[in-house]
Amino acid sequence: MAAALEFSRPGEMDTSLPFEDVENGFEEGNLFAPGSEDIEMGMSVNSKTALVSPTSEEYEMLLDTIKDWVEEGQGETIYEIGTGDGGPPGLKEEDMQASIATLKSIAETLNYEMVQLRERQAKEGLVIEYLLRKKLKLEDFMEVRVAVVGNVDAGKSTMLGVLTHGELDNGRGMARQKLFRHKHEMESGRTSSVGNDILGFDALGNVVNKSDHGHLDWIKICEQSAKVITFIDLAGHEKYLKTTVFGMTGHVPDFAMLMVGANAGVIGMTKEHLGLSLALNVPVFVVVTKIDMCPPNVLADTLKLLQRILKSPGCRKIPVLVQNKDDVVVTATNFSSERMCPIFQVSNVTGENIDLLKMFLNLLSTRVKCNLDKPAEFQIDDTFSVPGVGTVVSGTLLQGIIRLNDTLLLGPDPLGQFHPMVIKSIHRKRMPVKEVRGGQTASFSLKKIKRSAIRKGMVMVAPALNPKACWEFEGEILVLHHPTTISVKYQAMIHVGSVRQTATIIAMSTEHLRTGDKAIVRFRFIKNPEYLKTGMRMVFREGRTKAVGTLSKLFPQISAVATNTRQQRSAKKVTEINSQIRTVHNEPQKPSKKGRKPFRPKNSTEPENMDNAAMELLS
Ligand SMILES: Nc1nc2c(ncn2[C@@H]2O[C@H](COP(=O)(O)OP(=O)(O)OP(=O)(O)O)[C@@H](O)[C@H]2O)c(=O)[nH]1
Repeated sequence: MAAALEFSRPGEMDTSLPFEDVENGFEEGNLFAPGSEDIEMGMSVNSKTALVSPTSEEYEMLLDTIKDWVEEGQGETIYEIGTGDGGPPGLKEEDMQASIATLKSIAETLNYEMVQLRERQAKEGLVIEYLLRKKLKLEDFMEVRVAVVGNVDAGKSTMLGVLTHGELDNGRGMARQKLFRHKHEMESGRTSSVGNDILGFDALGNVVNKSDHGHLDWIKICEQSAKVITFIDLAGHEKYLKTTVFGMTGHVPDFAMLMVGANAGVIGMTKEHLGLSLALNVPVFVVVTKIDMCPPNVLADTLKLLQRILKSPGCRKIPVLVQNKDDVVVTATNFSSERMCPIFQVSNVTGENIDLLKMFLNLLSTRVKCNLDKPAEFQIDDTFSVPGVGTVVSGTLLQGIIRLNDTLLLGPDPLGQFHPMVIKSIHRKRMPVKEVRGGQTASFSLKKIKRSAIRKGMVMVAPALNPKACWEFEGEILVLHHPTTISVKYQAMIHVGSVRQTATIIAMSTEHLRTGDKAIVRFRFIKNPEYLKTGMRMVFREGRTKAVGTLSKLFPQISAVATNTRQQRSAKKVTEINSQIRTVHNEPQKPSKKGRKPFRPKNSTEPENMDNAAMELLS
């Protein structure tokens, strides 16, 4: 049985919580409206009676405004009828019917699907919220990425099996069997690889996944979907933390779903994963599983502890227990404010509250701005050798558009150079498409290049970006934990975007760093130069040592585009020689002399709250 404690109730939040600080603040009646659309002729699209009987000019204005909102929402928006300027919320029955008719007519004109989400009685009558979702072309769909984190046995793989295959679990691992990819996972029942699973929703919000003898046809799901949720299933065990961190940095998740077993509670890696999400600025929602087998007092304790951690000065979250469809609408539409943390209580065995979780997922929108007019920038997170096809790279398009036959620059290679590459085929979720837009994941098959020549962390970018690779960069970092002191020459693994490489500290703004210290640190990669951008969040870890931070300065190489085959041949030679040297001596590269000079910190731009949050949780 789901438990209810003294959590914030969505309906109470506008009075009892400090929402004025919250970005995109929760404000009843104005959930998605950008808010400055007052227009001439005395009519405002924010008026609660705007839809009752608009003139033809007003109708056109409304149509344009709603179209803009849908574009801003990357294909969908929520319209709340009965709130806005012009008095307390609520419309009389007659006005409500007239408004619904106007909205339906606008939706039909714009080819949107319109679904009622919730209805409530307000001071002056009814308030109804509708989801307006663009009907997309057959091969097109919105994409939201959700990283699934939590301690071992919290029920991550099981939950994904239940969500994507539509069949409940037996409590003994039946549902998760469908998801395991590697043999050793099947045997041990542990997830070690970063796995992807998809859940499709049609324009009306119905789940389209249909399991055929345990197999899901991804192409069919994508064809029938208006929105596809990609779950990035990350390992729960501490020994796979490297993979988990890579999943959180390299796969660009929009949200993190933190799974907690009701019986076991907040144990093991739970806090570590929560801290990681906070450090990387990924909004988190919590799913408490196994409520079917948990005594009510234990469940209550787990929820109490969760509430305490989430509300702590480190996290500064507003935990909200989601208990009905109204709660789902309010939490989903205000979630990207990043302060609200919805908590679901589910059972994968009885199916309790799974429908609420599905409804919530259907309402989530991507956080990645697509920046379609910027030059394309594609971050590679995996490579494959496909028989008959050749080398395939997969990853996320961070900005711009990539179309078939576009020429992009692939790199950096070990010499920091980028090589022209023509896009001959594009797949989204295994479906062949003609283009991919910013914010979407995709894979490309590449001609005449060996898989071994491509590393995770490489990029494919439009030539207009004039890409440069860096051996060295500066980061403003905070040490979350270190047993002793960190000094120059210290080495650890850097995770930034899909780059995962050991780097050496070659200079610091202070002599030594201990737990809790902040500093500007200059790093040098030991193996390859990388393509980086300032402002990226980074994680720096080695054993129990952890630091987080932001890239503040890059030291790019000068010439980056390979122009002739001789250069390419010499690049290969240098790599071979380097790798031989490393195999023999197994020694890290020495930092350059230039890099060892002490240097002064500049004005800090460290995002304090994120780091403090992570600090509290991880130290
Ligand atoms: N009774 C009950 N059992 C569940 C529920 N969810 C998961 N289980 C069981 O819990 C066990 C662990 O579930 P998994 O899905 O493997 O856990 P995990 O979090 O993916 O674990 P890792 O992959 O090792 O990180 C399995 O035996 C599941 O059948 C639930 O809601 N109720």
